[in-house]
Amino acid sequence: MVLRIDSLIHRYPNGTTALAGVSLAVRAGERVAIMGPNGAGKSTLARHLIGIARPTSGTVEVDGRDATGLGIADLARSVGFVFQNPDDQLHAATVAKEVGFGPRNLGFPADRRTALTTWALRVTGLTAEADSHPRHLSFGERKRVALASVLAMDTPIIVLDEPTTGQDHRSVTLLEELVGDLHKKGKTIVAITHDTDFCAENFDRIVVLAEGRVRWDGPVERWLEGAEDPSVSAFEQPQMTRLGRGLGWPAPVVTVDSFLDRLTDHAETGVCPPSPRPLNT
Ligand SMILES: Nc1ncnc2c1ncn2[C@@H]1O[C@H](COP(=O)(O)OP(=O)(O)OP(=O)(O)O)[C@@H](O)[C@H]1O
Repeated sequence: MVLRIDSLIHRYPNGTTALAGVSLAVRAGERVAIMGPNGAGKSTLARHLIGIARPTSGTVEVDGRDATGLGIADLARSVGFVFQNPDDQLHAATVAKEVGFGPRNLGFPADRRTALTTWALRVTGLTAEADSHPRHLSFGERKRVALASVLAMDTPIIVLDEPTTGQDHRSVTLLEELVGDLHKKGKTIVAITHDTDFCAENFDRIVVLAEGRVRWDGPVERWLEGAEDPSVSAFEQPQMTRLGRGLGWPAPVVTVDSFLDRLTDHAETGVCPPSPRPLNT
């Protein structure tokens, strides 16, 4: 297991219990989306992975090491964290310096630093902005700079906090391709997201947190089967799932590809899908 969280409780100094006993294990190479309503404890959980929050009780193991005994700099070798707000992360005078900071800080040799920085700028579509000041870029572009600066650190685990917020369609497509490429490279990707379409298309597993506890954990399709379960009904379902349900299909479809496969199956077998439900029901 690349992440192993056991009975994690986190209580803030003001007495708020943000995590009330979370246990979670993530295998290397998994793509896990963490969902949950506002205040569920998602960010607090993620902060434990990079050492900026420490357990009140329970354990957090990252990349085979007890995270509670490790400093932030040490954990940064294992986990790259892309903050929801890029302005919490960016500090350098140019995009290239920002992206090059992490690999330099980790002590990578010059040729590896250059290769990682060039790659990270390219895959985030920022090569042309290498000499720009991050402050002169749009919010969506600054978010991509923050992502590039984490990619350049080449960590085995990447945590993305609300990666699609404020991103246009082209940037979301780029992000989706990147998640696929990183997965092929064997990276573990954890995303905190409210975006069920992004989650359905790009993640294998969904963990739903509510009130500091894990309410659901498993494959996205299985989660959507329980349409009446409060852990599902609290979220807008993926577009393809809503469309399939509107057409009266009994089992949920999740992705565009699975929707098209289902249509093709109907066409080949000659079995018509059930009639669409009237729109006003
Ligand atoms: N620094 C803090 N001090 C006190 N309470 C906090 C602090 N940070 C978060 N909390 C509280 O802890 C609980 C969990 O917050 P957290 O930010 O982890 O939730 P979240 O699921 O990430 O929410 P959101 O989707 O709104 O970002 C909330 O009740 C929140 O008000």
